[in-house]
Amino acid sequence: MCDDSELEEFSKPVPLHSWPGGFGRPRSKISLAKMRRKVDLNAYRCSPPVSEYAFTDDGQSNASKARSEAYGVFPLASLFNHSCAPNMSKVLLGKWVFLRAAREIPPGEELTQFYCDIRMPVEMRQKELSDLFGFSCNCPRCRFELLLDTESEEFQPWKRLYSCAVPLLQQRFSSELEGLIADAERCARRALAERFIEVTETNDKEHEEIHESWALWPLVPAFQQLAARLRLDGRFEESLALWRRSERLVKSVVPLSNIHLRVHSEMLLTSEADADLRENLSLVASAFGPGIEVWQKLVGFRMPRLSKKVMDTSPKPDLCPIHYEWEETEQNWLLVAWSAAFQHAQDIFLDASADVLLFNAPNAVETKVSCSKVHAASMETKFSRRRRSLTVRIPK
Ligand SMILES: C[S@@+](CC[C@H](N)C(=O)[O-])C[C@H]1O[C@@H](n2cnc3c(N)ncnc32)[C@H](O)[C@@H]1O
Repeated sequence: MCDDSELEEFSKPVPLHSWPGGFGRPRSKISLAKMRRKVDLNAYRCSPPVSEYAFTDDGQSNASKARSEAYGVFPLASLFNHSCAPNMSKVLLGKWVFLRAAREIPPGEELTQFYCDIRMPVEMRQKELSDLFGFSCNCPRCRFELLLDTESEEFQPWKRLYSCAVPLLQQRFSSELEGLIADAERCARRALAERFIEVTETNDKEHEEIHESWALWPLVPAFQQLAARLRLDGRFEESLALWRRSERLVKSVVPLSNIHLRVHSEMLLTSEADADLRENLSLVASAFGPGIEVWQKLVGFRMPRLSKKVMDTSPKPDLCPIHYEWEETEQNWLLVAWSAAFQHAQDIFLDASADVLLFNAPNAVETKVSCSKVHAASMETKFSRRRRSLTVRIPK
């Protein structure tokens, strides 16, 4: 779409008329149809950040619903091609699209993002990419799934769950769901074993694991429904185990993504363990950059209690100031410091080093006072709870 010389210019948002190829420039008139096509091929769908993976009973993706919402054109980001197993994670927030490495990317490997819901079955992905973007996806994952021949009769139990076409799956008893999933898994494993060499083209262990994950990945929505069902039934450990399993599978396609975060959030809902919370936060930091705002926008709203906990770890905006003033007597310098945060003497932190006195307390703004008079050894302090003050006496 554009050459290297133009990249510099596109490191920040640009208006459409500055788009390469003269999009919208008065000099190079383009037809409405052509303009529409440019937007169709390059715009990002700004759908809600956490879209549910769901199919209607006729097996259609609900992506078309989201498509009607809003579009954004990001000239630099739109240079990246699509893969159904991309190596970049993507999130749209406000006016920004964040693309970050989703795993270790060796030099020379093409950077790829995803254009469609990569949780969809291969036929639906292929159709959507062809209809909307005019190409036939030939990524390793599509090649693998097409070779699996999922249209064949033996694949029906797998296919049924893959498309989530079983009506009201979530209202079934967990034992029934467990049976459906076991059947689906059995047939995927059988097909994989029979066609493994043919499908993988290689025989190494790493590919074997990736391909097993790809074969089972389509069952993730069913796993998740069962996990949710088990949680409702009070079978927390089994539910958590299933969330973990589905997380491993999700990772096999996009190691770090908002889909992955969603799975983590569900795990948190099930376990609510601090260790998981920390893991989740560090995951967010590596997926989307430091800070918790992205995570809160993506999933935090679903967990008021945990969101609050996360908020508690961020800097407090309303810290109390520490005030001070000097007084002089015949024999001493008196430094009186006071603050609403001075609740108990033992909570006040006072450090005298070189020519600085440093005050702090929980919920207080750390305050430094320059002072050339300090001899820590000869210093005395007196706390007044009534006045919330600490007086430091420094002999002259
Ligand atoms: C947003 S543009 C991507 C950048 C484009 N390749 C370029 O050089 O300007 C989308 C178009 O790139 C092409 N494309 C993207 N991913 C592709 C893929 N995996 N295989 C073939 N063509 C792809 C298709 O023509 C698609 O309509």
